[in-house]
Amino acid sequence: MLVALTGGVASGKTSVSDRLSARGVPVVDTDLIARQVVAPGSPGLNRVVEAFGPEILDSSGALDRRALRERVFARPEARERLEAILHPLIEKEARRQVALHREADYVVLVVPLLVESGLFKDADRVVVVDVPESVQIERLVERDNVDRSQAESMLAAQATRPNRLAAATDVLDNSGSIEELMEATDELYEKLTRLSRRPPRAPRMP
Ligand SMILES: CC(C)(COP(=O)(O)OP(=O)(O)OC[C@H]1O[C@@H](n2cnc3c(N)ncnc32)[C@H](O)[C@@H]1O)[C@@H](O)C(=O)NCCC(=O)NCCS
Ligand SMILES: Nc1ncnc2c1ncn2[C@@H]1O[C@H](COP(=O)(O)OP(=O)(O)OP(=O)(O)O)[C@@H](O)[C@H]1O
Repeated sequence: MLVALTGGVASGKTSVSDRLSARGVPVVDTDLIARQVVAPGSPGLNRVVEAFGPEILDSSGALDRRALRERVFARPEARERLEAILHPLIEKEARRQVALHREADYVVLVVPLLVESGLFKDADRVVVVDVPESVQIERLVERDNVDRSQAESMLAAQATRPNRLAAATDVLDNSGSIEELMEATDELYEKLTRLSRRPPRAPRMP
């Protein structure tokens, strides 16, 4: 079973996926893959440099993520250009990593842009971590030390809360404490384990 986990920026996806991972669930994270596909010397990084110029590299030749982030969230056409390069690479690598866990009852695939990108429409379940936008902005500003207007432009580049909720089969409310989120995640774990358990093999006929 393929379980997609999504939510807006700073909604709490990593907090949920870390908990599931600690309980032994295989987790594949497309934010991590988005970094792997632009590692120094990779074909992905070469294509990004062709599109955006060498100014988006730092002095060591690695991607300057902050510089690219400022560009893509300021200009929708730049974001679309970056996505057109990276999304096919991310999808291919994510599917490869998911396939490595074929023995598991289920795999959790963290996809921040599930609703926006139309990727992984074949997921069996869609778990949405849900918070009001004001809480997302507060947590984003605090965690990443970005200014409010940058936080707002990131949210503006993403699906609206109702659109994301419309895609959900399961919703984790993260407007309360982290302890409450962990409890809700444990309940989700039990539910997914139950839903995914394979029926026992039929006994062999004599
Ligand atoms: C713009 C980049 C360089 C910024 O890097 P940075 O290290 O600052 O952020 P990071 O990659 O950790 O992403 C943080 C969050 O930003 C949001 N975000 C990232 N890319 C996008 C996008 N294209 N549109 C809307 N939101 C986005 C997501 O909520 C994500 O979880 C990077 O996010 C990127 O390469 N984005 C394009 C690839 C992509 O779409 N990634 C999302 C995985 S499907
Ligand atoms: N219930 C909560 N109460 C207070 N802080 C929280 C809560 N849940 C998460 N946080 C904090 O909010 C921030 C965002 O959480 P997290 O990193 O899990 O979100 P994310 O959805 O993975 O973010 P991103 O979209 O950037 O990958 C983190 O600093 C986290 O510690």
